[in-house]
Amino acid sequence: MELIAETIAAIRPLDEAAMRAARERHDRLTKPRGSLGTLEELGIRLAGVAGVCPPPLPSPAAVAVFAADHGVHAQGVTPWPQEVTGQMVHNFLAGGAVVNAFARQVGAEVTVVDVGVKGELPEAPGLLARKVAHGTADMTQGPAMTAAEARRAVEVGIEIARDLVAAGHRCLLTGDMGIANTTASAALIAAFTGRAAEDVTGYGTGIDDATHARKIEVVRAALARARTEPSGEADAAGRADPLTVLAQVGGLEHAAIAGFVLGAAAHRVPVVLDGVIAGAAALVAVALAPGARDFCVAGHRSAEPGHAAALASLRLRPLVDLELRLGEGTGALLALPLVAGAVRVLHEVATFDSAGVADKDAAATDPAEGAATVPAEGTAGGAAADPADGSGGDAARNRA
Ligand SMILES: Cc1cc2ncn([C@H]3O[C@H](COP(=O)(O)O)[C@@H](O)[C@H]3O)c2cc1C
Ligand SMILES: O=C(O)c1cccnc1
Repeated sequence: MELIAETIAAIRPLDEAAMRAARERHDRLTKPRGSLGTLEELGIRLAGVAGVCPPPLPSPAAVAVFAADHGVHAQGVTPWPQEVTGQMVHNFLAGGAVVNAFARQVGAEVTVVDVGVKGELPEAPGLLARKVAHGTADMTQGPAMTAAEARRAVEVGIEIARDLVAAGHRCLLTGDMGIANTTASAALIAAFTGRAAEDVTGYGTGIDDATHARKIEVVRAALARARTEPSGEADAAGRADPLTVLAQVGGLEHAAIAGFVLGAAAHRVPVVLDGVIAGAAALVAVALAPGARDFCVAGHRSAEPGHAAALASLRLRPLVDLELRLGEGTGALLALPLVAGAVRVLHEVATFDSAGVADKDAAATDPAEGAATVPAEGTAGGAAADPADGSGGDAARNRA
């Protein structure tokens, strides 16, 4: 079987027994039940990811920064020259970018992957040269990628995830670098969520209102053009093949990140998503393999409006919301200590029994719902059925 199909086939549901054990353990720890809010659901879901309770700490962690260029840059969607993509790759390798500073702060390793930077990058220690093409073509004029390029870039992401897990990493984080990639992200998000271009197209790294209006028109034009193309093998519901949509309006780094998410899920390692680029890529991954969603942790919500739309569609609640609009993996890295905290609680916090702390009345009542007695298990549901690790305020989580 070829790699993409094999990877999708290897993605299995969350382990219900491990999640049940984590839920029960949470209820015995020396804290009021539910007091860690959505971090409890996250810890439970990570037990389901690993298939064991407590799940492993997300350490060592690695952020993979996938870099690529975009033909749509020619449409004037950003004031930054395209060369900045390759220049930032060198900055990453020299340790001088924000992603490097944040990675040092949280003890994560930075891996830099050239999946589609335009032009030749000089060889440099640490650079993984996996160039599939010299950037994409302008998506307003024709497909951004050929089907073969899109598939190959997805495979690159799968291979990087596999290699990082084989090297011992227990948590993967997504990163990106590609001038103009918020335009391709908006197009992907519109295509996968059905939202209008103006609702999902933002200011990227920072543009004036006239450029923003043009960017919306560019996204609209690309989507209209893509609709006139054959949509690949549609599924039973008539939805276009995700890889075809990806090739039409996506980027090589989106493709690689989609593969990275699939690879992490297949290896049962959590993947912390960064911003709007990762959100767009995760939509591709989840359209290919719905079960991949449960292995994703939304690190943060960026300032890009399309990111909120992507997260809503993925039913993922972001851990951090700091109005970041940078990418590179920065938001995912800032969230890593929260992921670690969610897991560490399950390892280290004493139980009422072991610490000799008196539990309150065993007949728990739910203040939110009056006097209903809520059984300890089976209330929070599987994470798959749960709207994210707590995006909804379901009463089960608030049980007393
Ligand atoms: C110096 C610099 C460093 C960056 N690091 C990440 N991005 C981010 O900005 C780009 C997307 O924004 P847009 O679609 O508006 O071009 C991507 O490269 C993304 O990683 C950067 C952008 C710049 C200019
Ligand atoms: O959401 C992001 O990650 C983002 C936003 C603007 C520019 N680059 C990335």
